[in-house]
Amino acid sequence: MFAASMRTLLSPSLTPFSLHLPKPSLFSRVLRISPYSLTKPTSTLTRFTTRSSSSTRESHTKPTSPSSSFSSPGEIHVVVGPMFSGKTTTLLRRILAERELGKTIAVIKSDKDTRYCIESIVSHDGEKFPCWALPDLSCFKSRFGIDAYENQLDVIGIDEAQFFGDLYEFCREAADKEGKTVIVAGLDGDYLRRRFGSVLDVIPIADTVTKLSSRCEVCGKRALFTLRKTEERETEVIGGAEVYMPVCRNHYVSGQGVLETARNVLDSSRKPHNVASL
Ligand SMILES: Nc1ncnc2c1ncn2[C@@H]1O[C@H](COP(=O)(O)OP(=O)(O)O)[C@@H](O)[C@H]1O
Ligand SMILES: Cc1cn([C@H]2C[C@H](O)[C@@H](COP(=O)(O)O)O2)c(=O)[nH]c1=O
Ligand SMILES: [Zn+2]
Repeated sequence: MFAASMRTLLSPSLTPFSLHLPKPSLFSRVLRISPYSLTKPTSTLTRFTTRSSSSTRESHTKPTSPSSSFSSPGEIHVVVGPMFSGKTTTLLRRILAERELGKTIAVIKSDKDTRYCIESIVSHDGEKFPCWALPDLSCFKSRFGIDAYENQLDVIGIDEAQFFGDLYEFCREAADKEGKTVIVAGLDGDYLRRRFGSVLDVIPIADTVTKLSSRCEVCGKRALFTLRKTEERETEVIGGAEVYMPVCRNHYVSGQGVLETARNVLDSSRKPHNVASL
């Protein structure tokens, strides 16, 4: 009966609140100010590293390569928020801005994220960019090529940063010692609003921190949290809108209460009856 691995607890018929509100137009502010078309065909890009060919903007490029001289210090920028808040979109926009300035860029995501295409980061709106899908960040340098990493690479984007256990060490080394600009996008909290992975650990060493919000799927207000609609209790469950929804504080509290009760009911109905206690 409970065989389905990802059973949705919060279906329209069960929900304590209506899920039938029209989906608000989200992040229009973020998307409208974008100076780029994020639909730029990725076929014009090499898979892993890209540098803008715009010679007029080369003058904005760092005068020396990042590792040949550390006269140019590195930077760390952190973008957090709940699911559907525009983290990937923002990462893409910032990465493309760096490329337009003539920087050489590379994007990494966790190979745990098997949604969509494994070799691209993909936003919930379908915008794509080629990336390295890696099990951890420590293997990036050797996979990329030590020489290319040290002498050519300026900017590193990291998506789904909550899945990288070695995030702090990687960012610190890249910015402090190797002069890289690192842009980190990830969930600050999991579905229970607990810190997720090492994302928050990077804040003390970051230049900037941006917390994005989404729109509550129930009432349309600002959403800061991610509600999981299914019965799973593990911290890591890969999924999109079929599993998660962005919600405001009120609807997180009411929704999470109902969902936790439903999870408990499911758990207890699965336990074998303890005859001794009857
Ligand atoms: N509940 C939702 N279900 C599906 N897509 C959504 C939902 N809410 C917002 N979106 C879309 O997701 C886009 C943001 O996607 P993305 O940048 O991938 O966010 P994040 O990386 O923070 O999850 C928004 O511009 C919006 O169009
Ligand atoms: C809240 C929460 C999320 N996840 C997973 C679900 C998705 O695969 C990613 C987040 O993707 P997005 O780019 O931010 O939309 O993380 C999880 O494993 N556990 C959670 O609690
Ligand atoms: Zn709400």
